[in-house]
Amino acid sequence: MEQYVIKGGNPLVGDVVIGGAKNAALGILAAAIMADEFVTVTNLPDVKDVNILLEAISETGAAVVRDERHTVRLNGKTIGSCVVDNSYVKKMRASYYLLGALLGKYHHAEVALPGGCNIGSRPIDQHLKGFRALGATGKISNGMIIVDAKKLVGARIYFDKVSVGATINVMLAATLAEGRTVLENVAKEPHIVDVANMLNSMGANIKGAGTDVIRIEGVKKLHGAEYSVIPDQIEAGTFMMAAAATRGDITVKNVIPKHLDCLSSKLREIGCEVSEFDDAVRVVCKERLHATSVNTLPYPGFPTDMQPQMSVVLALARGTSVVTESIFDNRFRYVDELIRMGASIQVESNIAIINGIEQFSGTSVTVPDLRAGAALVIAGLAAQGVSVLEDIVYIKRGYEDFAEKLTSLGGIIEEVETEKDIQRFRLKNGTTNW
Ligand SMILES: CC(=O)N[C@H]1[C@@H](OP(=O)(O)OP(=O)(O)OC[C@H]2O[C@@H](n3ccc(=O)[nH]c3=O)[C@H](O)[C@@H]2O)O[C@H](CO)[C@@H](O)[C@@H]1O
Ligand SMILES: C=C(OP(=O)(O)O)C(=O)O
Repeated sequence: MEQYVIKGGNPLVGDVVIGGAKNAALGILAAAIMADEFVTVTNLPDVKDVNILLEAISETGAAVVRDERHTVRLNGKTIGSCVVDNSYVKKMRASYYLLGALLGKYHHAEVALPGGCNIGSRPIDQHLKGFRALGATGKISNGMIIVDAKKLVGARIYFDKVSVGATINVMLAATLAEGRTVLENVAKEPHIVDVANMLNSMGANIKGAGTDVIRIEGVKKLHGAEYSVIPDQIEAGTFMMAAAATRGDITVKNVIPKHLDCLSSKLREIGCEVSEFDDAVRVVCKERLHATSVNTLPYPGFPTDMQPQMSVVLALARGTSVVTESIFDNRFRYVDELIRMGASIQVESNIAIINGIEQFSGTSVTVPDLRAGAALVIAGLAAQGVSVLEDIVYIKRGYEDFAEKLTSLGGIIEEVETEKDIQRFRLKNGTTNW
């Protein structure tokens, strides 16, 4: 079983280059197969979710050519099947973007019910509501989501809930529908804008992405394009929090600082120095930080995908912080693990009351999901002594070369498989305590 073993206590210092955004890339890859010509996607992160989606795309018969680690060429001309059902796809969330893409192009799709991080109930009613409004039928049968339409006709759709997934999925389908679609109460995350820009580069006519209302004039077909995925806001934010938690000094490069505004201002608020450059952000933390309150909200609010990492920072700050999780109903599963490292946190429903402690102490913990895993890595790097993280496979869903990047910043972290490897790490790093 893959594990991380970490010796904490070193401030992380240096530069780190951020990759393409996983959650944008997933929508973009689905969009790419809507053309019958080659589409080249660059700045693609080499992470598990992306690789699984590419496998699923190959299953449809689409051409998938991975020229380089971060570039893929896709061609939807050879698609022969609109059924996507493999065991991997069921473990990820964004496989459901193939519903919108295939429904838009072929008026039919069958995709296994998605999985993704276990962070609460994750219904897909808004996706189905949108598809139905465009004229499709939608049902769930034997673990598959099946959508079907004679034709798709543009419609006015008001989402009952702000949903990243539903916004992207319905936007994909509406791109090739007849006439005008107006999507209201949509998500505004940077990856929504990126998927819309990508579709427009393929000949779509989408306006308003990044605002509350998206207007789509359906087009008959899409064409080939070359598109570079935006930098990953969450990967960047994770390294910003790593600087704060370890009292380090990290320059996070290849980012869009605007996308990080709410993280930068929260970090300033608790005592970090944050400087912004054209495509970089530097976070310096010289002393113990102080408490604050955080409430997760849709963009431009504080991202739920940064809540665990921020909570780790606050668990070491002076005073009592209040963290409210407003997007998902079960996103504090990492708290028990953090308490094993010495944190003082009480969770009541969707609120965590965090009493900051001076330092974590290393121990063995289990990763419950992707961002919680990143947060526990940060905790391990800030802790005194050695931590062992189990189930790091979740972390690999969304972080490329995570251990290598942290090592380049002075972190002591290794990926290991056996107890023997852990003993070797402990000998090498002169650690005997847990
Ligand atoms: C692959 C991907 O991009 N995942 C991201 C995406 O997930 P995902 O797209 O699943 O998240 P949504 O924005 O759809 O979910 C937001 C809220 O809406 C609810 N909801 C959603 C759809 C629906 O049909 N009905 C409904 O009630 C969800 O249960 C949740 O409470 O956005 C989340 C919120 O920023 C992030 O945490 C995830 O990292
Ligand atoms: C929750 C996440 O992913 P998913 O929606 O795929 O589970 C995430 O990226 O933090």
